[in-house]
Amino acid sequence: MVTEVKQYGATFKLDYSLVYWNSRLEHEHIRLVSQFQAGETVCDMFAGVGPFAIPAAQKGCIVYANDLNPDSVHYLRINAEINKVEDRVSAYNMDARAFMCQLMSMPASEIKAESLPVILETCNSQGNRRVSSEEGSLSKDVKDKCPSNANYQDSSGDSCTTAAAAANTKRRSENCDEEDTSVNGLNPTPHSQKLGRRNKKLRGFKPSSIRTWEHIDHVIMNLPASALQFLDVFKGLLQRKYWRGNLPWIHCYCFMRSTETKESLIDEAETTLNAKIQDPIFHRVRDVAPNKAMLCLSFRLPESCFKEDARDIAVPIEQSHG
Ligand SMILES: C[S@@+](CC[C@H](N)C(=O)[O-])C[C@H]1O[C@@H](n2cnc3c(N)ncnc32)[C@H](O)[C@@H]1O
Repeated sequence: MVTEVKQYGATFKLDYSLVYWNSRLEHEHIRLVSQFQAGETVCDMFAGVGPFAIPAAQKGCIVYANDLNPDSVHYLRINAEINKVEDRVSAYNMDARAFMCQLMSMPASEIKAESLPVILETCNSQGNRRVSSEEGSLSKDVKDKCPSNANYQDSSGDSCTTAAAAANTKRRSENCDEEDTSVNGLNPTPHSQKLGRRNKKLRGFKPSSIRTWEHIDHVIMNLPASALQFLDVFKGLLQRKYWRGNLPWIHCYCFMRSTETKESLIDEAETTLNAKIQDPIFHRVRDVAPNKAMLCLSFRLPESCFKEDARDIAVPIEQSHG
């Protein structure tokens, strides 16, 4: 069942018996990637073996690609190497919600560097958010998104806390003078550190310089049966005080049955996000059955999804009438 397939110049190795692959999505993979610009940061929450991630990286995007299935992540890494984009693809093996929590959390090492007394909130690789401040407490949303009993692993197969991983990474680079390619304290692509592997074009690029909690451009969610339900992860996920530039585009795949309409899908998305979506764009991908179509819903994440820093919210000052 192991085979190699080609899509628009990229080669994908996979085992049909272990991972998801659908050749009918070839046009959709390329349609979406054609909207990305070189240098943009792309997060793929349900990446499979990389049919969005690899072409995006080939185009010059920095890609954080995740899948819950370890076999998918195994072939994703192989495919990044085959296509010589391993330095641009960071592969994760986590639940999609925990993956987004992790990418959007400032790592412990960065927090220590901050001089202001802020609410210290991080998300470790087990998906637990930790808050250490007398004024901070976890919102129910964040607790639900990052369940403490889940066991998540980064793509290197290690399961460790962000702080511990950050400390290890720091120690390693101090002792061995290695390049630090970790993101949020994890080291997602050990393969990329192997000597002599670097694509000439990519030389000098440092994944560690990307601060995903400050900016990402696109999030891909191709799990049509339930991706709309995963939109709850964005409620209060991005922190206004760290964020730079525009909010990300969300590309969420879904099915529309004969009993549903585009309006009812938007309703569901807005209810899950708890925010109004401005100017949604629908693209009909294909008909999967006589009464069932696959659509891509693209929209910019609404401003109201930002998590406000308590200290940034203006408190009305009582006027003195003395
Ligand atoms: C429809 S496939 C899409 C794969 C690829 N993006 C594509 O376009 O061909 C969905 C993928 O989501 C993964 N998946 C399912 N549930 C997940 C979860 N909770 N977190 C992360 N990945 C998940 C599956 O293993 C599968 O590879």
